Amino acid sequence: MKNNFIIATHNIHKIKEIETILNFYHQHGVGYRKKLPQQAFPPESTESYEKNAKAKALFISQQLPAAKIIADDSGLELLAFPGRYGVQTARELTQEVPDGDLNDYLIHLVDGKSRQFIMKTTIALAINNQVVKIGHGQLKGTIAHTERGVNATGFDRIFIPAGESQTLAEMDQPTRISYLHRARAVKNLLDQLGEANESY
Ligand SMILES: O=c1[nH]c(=O)c2ncn([C@@H]3O[C@H](COP(=O)(O)OP(=O)(O)OP(=O)(O)O)[C@@H](O)[C@H]3O)c2[nH]1
Repeated sequence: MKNNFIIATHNIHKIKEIETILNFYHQHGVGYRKKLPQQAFPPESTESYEKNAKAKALFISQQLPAAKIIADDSGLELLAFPGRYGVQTARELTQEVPDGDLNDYLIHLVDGKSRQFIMKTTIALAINNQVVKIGHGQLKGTIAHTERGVNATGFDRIFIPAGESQTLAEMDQPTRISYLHRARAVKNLLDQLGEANESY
C-alpha cells in the first residue's frame, strides 16, 4: 500500500531526502508545511535520538491527528571525539561553524586522527497523538580527505562507507540509498509496517 507520510522537520534538505527515499520505496511524503503554517518545534533534549524523534512527530501529530507523521533525529559520532556531537550534532556544529563549511571543518578536524564515523538516525511514526513505530538506521565509514562527488550534497560528499572507496555523492542513486543512515531507518520503519520488501 502506498502511504502518504507527513514529514515533521524544519530542515528542507531533510524533507527532500526523505521524499526521495520514500519514493524509492514506492511510498509518498511531503513536508508538514504543505499542511500547516510554520511551527516552532519544542527544543530538543540532549538525551536520545529516539526521544527527539518522538517529540517532533508527536508535536505535529497533535495538529494533524489523522495523518501519518514521521520525524527523525540524526547525529554524527566520531571515533576520534567520543564525547562530541551525537545527539547534539546540530547544536554543536552550528556553534563551532556558524556560517562556514561543515565538510571542510570535519575533514580537518580528524586530520592526524581516526577518520572513522558513525551516522545514526532514529525515525518515529506518530498517528493520532501516539508513537506507533520507531525505525533505526546507521552508516559506518570514514571521512574523506577532500570533498568528492556531484550526485548529492552535504555530508554525502565526505562520507565513504566502510568497504567502499567512493563517497556517497560519487555513487549511483540505488547504491547511495542502500547506504544512507536515514534511508536505512526509513526502510526499517517500512519493514515494520510490512511496506518495504526486496521486490521493490
Ligand atoms: O549533510 C548532512 N547530511 C545528513 O544526512 C545529515 N543528517 C544530519 N545532519 C547534520 O546533523 C544535524 C542534526 O540533524 P537533526 O536530525 O537534529 O535535524 P535538524 O535539527 O537539522 O532538523 P529537525 O528535524 O530537528 O527539524 C543537521 O542539522 C546537520 O547538520 C546531516 N548533514
